[in-house]
Amino acid sequence: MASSPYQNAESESENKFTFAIPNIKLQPLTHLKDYIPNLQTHPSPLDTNPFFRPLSEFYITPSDVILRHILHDFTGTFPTSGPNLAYHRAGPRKQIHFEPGHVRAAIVTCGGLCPGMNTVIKELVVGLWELYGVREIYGVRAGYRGFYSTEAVALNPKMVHEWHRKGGTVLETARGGFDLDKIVNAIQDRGFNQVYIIGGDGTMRGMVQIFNEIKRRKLNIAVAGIPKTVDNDVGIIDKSFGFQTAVEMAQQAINAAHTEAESAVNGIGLVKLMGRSTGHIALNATLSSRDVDCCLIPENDFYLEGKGGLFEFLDIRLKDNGHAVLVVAEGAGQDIIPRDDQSHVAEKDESGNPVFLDVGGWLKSELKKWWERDHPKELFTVKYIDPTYMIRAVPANATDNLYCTLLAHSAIHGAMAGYTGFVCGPINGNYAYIPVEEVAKAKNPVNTRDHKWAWFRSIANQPDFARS
Ligand SMILES: Nc1ncnc2c1ncn2[C@@H]1O[C@H](COP(=O)(O)OP(=O)(O)OP(=O)(O)O)[C@@H](O)[C@H]1O
Ligand SMILES: O=P(O)(O)OC[C@H]1O[C@](O)(CO)[C@@H](O)[C@@H]1O
Ligand SMILES: [Mg+2]
Repeated sequence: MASSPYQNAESESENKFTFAIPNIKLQPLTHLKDYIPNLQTHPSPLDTNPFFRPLSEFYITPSDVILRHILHDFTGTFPTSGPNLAYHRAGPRKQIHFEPGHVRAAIVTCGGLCPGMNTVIKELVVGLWELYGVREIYGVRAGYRGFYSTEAVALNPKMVHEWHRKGGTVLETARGGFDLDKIVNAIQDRGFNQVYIIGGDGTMRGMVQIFNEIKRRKLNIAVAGIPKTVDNDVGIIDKSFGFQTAVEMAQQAINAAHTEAESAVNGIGLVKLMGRSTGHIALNATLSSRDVDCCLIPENDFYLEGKGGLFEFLDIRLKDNGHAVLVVAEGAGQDIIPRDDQSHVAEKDESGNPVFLDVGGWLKSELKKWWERDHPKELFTVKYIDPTYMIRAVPANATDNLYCTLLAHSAIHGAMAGYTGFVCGPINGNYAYIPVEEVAKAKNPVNTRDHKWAWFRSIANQPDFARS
């Protein structure tokens, strides 16, 4: 008989596995029974659902895990730092914790918009209703503050039927308004026992506090996070929903910039794309378009004047091609844009995120000044396109819509089973439950040392802006 890679495979708790495979560390997954003793379990209603008729392998067991790193070097030199992390696999469990008739679920959306938010909400409602027979599902309006400042709206499959076709979030979203006591008191007072939180890195930091406070009060409430960020700046997961849709939308702006630039004498098409601290949208849109000559991202500092600078590069491009297309992520160049007296101290939004100076507007004016100074007799045009909200305020494309459904189902299965304090998301293509503390800390910068960035630079011949 083949020996199992796991010991204690019949153990009650998902966290007690001792891995016989060396150098793998299983990340914890909190269950409500970890802090509330003697909780009941119930057979999953999927057992008797005529559409599912699950076979035994249908259900996920505590020994099903997903490895964080799939790249290995047989000599043992890669991955280099520490053990390989394993996460519990998302999906339906044979025994669940919540009786569907006793569930009161709340769904909230926080932070900026992202294509697919409405699909996640819709699929949470439909999934809870159809898969598990839950009938009390509520939408919390306008982000975290909505828990304590407005009445939640009762939702059902009929109401949300068309929501996946709409951009934005029908529940409304907001920044700021995080008041831990008020939020947890409201969750308790309104009798919610499952809370689904859809949001980005800031939202996940708030969720950590909510989860810890619920645990401290020993409440029978499951908290599940669904990562949302158009910037793709949440770490660990493969990528965030809506990101691909945004990259696709950005192509329209780049195409327009290219046409404008090509149709002018010494034309520059300049496109500013979202990306607070990461340049994923800018880089992916650039790579897919193939019409971009230069891509500026927050992870790679740049400068304008002198040898190896942006102006020198564009000078050569305009001489060679007669036009150039420049894509810039909104978080790029913030250190080199001069601040006037009023904006000396960086402005913050309601959540405490820095509000950026307009790198696109600044670049446009600097480009014009440079050309007038160095080539005063020659024609020159900069066409600046800022499609900021157009790339995120759209419905999700087909791939993202499917992704949103799988995320929603993963969250439902986890919460119904009694797990809490987790965020669900794909790791190497498989859906996992990741501790929210880990997600709240994880960043996802563009790796400027990898193949993708080098590939782009080799096509565009863009300088690395490293001053020699
Ligand atoms: N450290 C924190 N602790 C508690 N709450 C926080 C924290 N950081 C942010 N929040 C709250 O989380 C919510 C969303 O945060 P934020 O506006 O930063 O958006 P986000 O979730 O990062 O999404 P995105 O970046 O995609 O717009 C806000 O209500 C904010 O007050
Ligand atoms: O103007 P808002 O809605 O506050 O959001 C703008 C920010 O939100 C994001 O779309 C997501 O964080 C960023 O790319 C952008 O800087
Ligand atoms: Mg954020």
